Amino acid sequence: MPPADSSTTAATEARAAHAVVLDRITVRYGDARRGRRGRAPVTAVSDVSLTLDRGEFVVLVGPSGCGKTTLLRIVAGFERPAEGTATTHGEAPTPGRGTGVVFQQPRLFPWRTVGGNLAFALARHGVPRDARAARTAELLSQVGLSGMEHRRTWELSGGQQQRVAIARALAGEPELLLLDEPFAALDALTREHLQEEVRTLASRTGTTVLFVTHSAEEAILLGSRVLVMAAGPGRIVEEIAVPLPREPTTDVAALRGTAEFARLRGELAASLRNTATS
Ligand SMILES: Nc1ncnc2c1ncn2[C@@H]1O[C@H](COP(=O)(O)OP(=O)(O)OP(=O)(O)O)[C@@H](O)[C@H]1O
Repeated sequence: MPPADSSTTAATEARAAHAVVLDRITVRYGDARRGRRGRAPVTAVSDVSLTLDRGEFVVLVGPSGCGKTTLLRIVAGFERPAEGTATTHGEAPTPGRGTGVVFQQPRLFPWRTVGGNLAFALARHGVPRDARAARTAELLSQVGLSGMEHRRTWELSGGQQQRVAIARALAGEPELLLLDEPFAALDALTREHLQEEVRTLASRTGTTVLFVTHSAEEAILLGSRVLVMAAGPGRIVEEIAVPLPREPTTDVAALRGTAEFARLRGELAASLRNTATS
């Protein structure tokens, strides 16, 4: 076997040290030639590079169509880039392996109970049958739904259903959690509660999170770092560090009332306005 190229080895090791590395990613939808229906391909994102350290909570924010979901799908392994490379924990992203995903809609199986939905996910992750009930109870407790195993999913409120979807994403004990506008369809109060819970959960478990939203308020509350994207084609145009406290014991609700929070939210809102008009 030829000796490994030391520069390649160093690059591989550097990628493995990070939770996510996107290196000069370009994604196109549609045929590279003009399609049969005469439509030109769409360049959804162009030349995007992004690194997430382990345990970071990074938020992607930007106008509709700027490629937020596309980047998340690349990191999840649902999509392959036309150019550039993507790795999660040093490997090509593979759906399900070490990564949990939560979408805007909970997408639960309506014919299964809450516990049945979680047991199905646990089985998929290889958890033995006799360990599933205890693990289900643990997951439900993590998302504030203790004792709800036997409820039907359609008996739950939208917020409760989304909590089950989060519990399901945690079933495989993922090192990386990807959330695509998970609270967009919820009422304001439920949304605030879930924001606070997800933030606390992430700081308690040390899970790396990539979170997509349209909301400046949500981005600043949740992210340790916020990346602002622009469209045409999708790209990252600004990065805002959020130096707010992130201990598991932090009173997240109280953070919303601080001057520092208001300042950061104002800075991000201004950046989003500039992005929309540039
Ligand atoms: N399957 C697809 N086929 C063709 N074009 C697509 C496809 N998915 C996304 N696009 C296009 O790629 C671009 C980026 O879309 P994407 O959904 O990633 O944006 P987004 O920032 O998540 O938008 P939103 O905030 O509205 O959800 C858009 O121009 C969109 O129309």
